[in-house]
Amino acid sequence: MRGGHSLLRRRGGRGCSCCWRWWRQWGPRRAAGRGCTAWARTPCGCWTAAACVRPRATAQPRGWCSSIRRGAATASATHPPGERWRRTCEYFRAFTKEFTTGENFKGPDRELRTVRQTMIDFLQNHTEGSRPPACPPLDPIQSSDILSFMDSHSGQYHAVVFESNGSYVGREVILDLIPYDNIMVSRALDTDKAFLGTLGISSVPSCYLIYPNGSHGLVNVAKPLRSFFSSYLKSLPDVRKKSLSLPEKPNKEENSEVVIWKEFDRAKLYTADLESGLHYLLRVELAAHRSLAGAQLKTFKDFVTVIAKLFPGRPPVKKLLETLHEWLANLPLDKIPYNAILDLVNNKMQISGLFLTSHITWVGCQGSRLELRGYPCSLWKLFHTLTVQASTHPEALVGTGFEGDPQAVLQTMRRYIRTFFGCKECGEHFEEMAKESMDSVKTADQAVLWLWRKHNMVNSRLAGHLSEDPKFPKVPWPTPDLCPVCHEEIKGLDSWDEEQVLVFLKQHYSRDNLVDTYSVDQGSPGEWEGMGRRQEEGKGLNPSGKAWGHQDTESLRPAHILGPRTDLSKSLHHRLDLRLQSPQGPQTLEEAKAVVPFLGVGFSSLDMSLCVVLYVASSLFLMIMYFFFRVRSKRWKVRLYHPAV
Ligand SMILES: Cc1cc2nc3c(=O)[nH]c(=O)nc-3n(C[C@H](O)[C@H](O)[C@H](O)COP(=O)(O)OP(=O)(O)OC[C@H]3O[C@@H](n4cnc5c(N)ncnc54)[C@H](O)[C@@H]3O)c2cc1C
Repeated sequence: MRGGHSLLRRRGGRGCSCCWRWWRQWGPRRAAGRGCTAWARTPCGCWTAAACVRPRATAQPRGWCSSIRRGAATASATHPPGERWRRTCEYFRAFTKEFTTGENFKGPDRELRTVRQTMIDFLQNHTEGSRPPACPPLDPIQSSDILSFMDSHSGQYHAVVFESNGSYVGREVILDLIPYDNIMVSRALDTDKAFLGTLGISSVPSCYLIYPNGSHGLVNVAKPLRSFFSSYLKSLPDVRKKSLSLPEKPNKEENSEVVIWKEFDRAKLYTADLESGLHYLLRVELAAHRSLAGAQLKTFKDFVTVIAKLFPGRPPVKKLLETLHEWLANLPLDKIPYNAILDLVNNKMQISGLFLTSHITWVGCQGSRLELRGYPCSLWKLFHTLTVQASTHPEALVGTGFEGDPQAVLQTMRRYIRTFFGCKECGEHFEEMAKESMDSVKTADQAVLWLWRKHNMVNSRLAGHLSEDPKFPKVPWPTPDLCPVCHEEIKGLDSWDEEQVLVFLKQHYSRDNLVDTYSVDQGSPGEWEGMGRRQEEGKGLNPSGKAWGHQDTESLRPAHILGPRTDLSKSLHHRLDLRLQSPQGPQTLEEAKAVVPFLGVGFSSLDMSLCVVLYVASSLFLMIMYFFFRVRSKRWKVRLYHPAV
């Protein structure tokens, strides 16, 4: 085995999908920037390429690895400076019993596309006896096979990519779809022109789809490219990424929670997601801090400033954020108890027009299981929205100290994530990315694109991770169906048209694309009555709308976001919990819930203390007045009876 690979070690033994794994490494566009990664023989023994980074201490060899030069920082971080590196591909035959050092790749050039195609050839030319079972057939099928698929009603999708003899699109799409259930992909050559005519195919490559119910038709995509075909097929209803086995849920009660699916449009941004995210951020995530002081307070104040000025949501939420901003800006204190912030956020004077829902309703961020997606998804959406608003409405930041600063949102986000985000590990990853290149952002548009690029890098790192929702696979975003013009192919490799991506992002994360469907009716009496009742019962805030069983950290942890406490030791949600479990966490959370119902109106503890102070002060005043007049009246009496005195 040549050169260990962390991915192999991490994933080895978790089912045989290694063909797909190397395909993921080399297939999609992100391989272009990473190139020189050591690969060794996979556990199932597929043909495996080891694109090794090997030191060549002496003369500079032919065919320098361009991706290494581009990613110099990464290379020099892992290898001593001054050493020379070269990309070499070694191939290991599946199930080989002989000791082998691999076969050297000797293609016409060292372009990524050539390497990829050579790998496909090696895979396809595998001798039948030792064919890796996880690898699908890559040879073209015949017209008769296609006709029998049409008659078979197999209950799953069957896609056939028609292409010319030298094309690799079909095989690439087949490999792209390996990790997906409920779909089979084959390829056919364009030799039988009469058959193609019957199917209505006038040009190749084209994709023909046979539906589970037996109906069939030509797939319509904006461009006949691999990424478009793959993306279309992955987005078909019931086509899901094969799920990784998750530990069993320990609690029967929790198991009985059902996800009620809300239909939504992926091309839209939902107010409900942004508001639910804000609610979680202000009432749960922040509650892990008993008080805010110093750098923490500054971070929070800056965050509130940015969001108060740029949040494009509904007026009552904007007004609440504005009030919070003004209150924080005018507070002459170096330390603020979290309760005071919560009091303001929980403001229930509907007449004042401030309101932030206390219910969690995920729409575009809903997961196919309760523990998936939710808050982190909404946080991404919130920050993308803010970068876009800063770029399209720069005047909003005038007078805040952030005007003219292209990194205003990014730096604020960076500090928020580092200081408050429940997932510490995520914060560290984000900080690494920020350190690397955030300083290079010179305009508000670049900030929009910077965040988009980094988010895609996170997506790429987390693809196939336990926290990935099979219904929402982590893929380069926006997908071709959302933005066809954002995608192009250069030298056979997928690439982005960044100008178009910027246009798309500005439209997608704009106020005009924000829809209120599923959002909580603002300030409806029911909302407050329900909240008041729950508090009267002493059961605190429950974003899921259910009564809390007991008042501990667990109970304030919204089940919708963090899910049941399973042994998801590596999952994001577990990491999100860690900060809430900090020693002061439960105490603080208890305090956070201290909103006292009084006369049926939700008075906060701050209101109550002010009332007491006023009451005592007015009683004292009345007593002083009483004694004053008593003394004066005594004097008058004395004067009356002894006028000579
Ligand atoms: C700053 C930050 C860092 C994180 N780091 C980690 C980490 O290190 N490890 C970890 O396990 N989890 C991390 N997470 C969580 C992880 O990124 C996801 O948020 C989580 O797994 C939920 O994924 P999702 O499927 O909802 O999609 P998300 O990645 O949360 O995306 C939410 C939505 O944003 C849109 N979107 C997707 N990509 C882009 C893009 N490139 N540009 C603009 N919009 C896009 C899509 O509509 C998508 O549905 C991080 C979250 C944040 C906010």
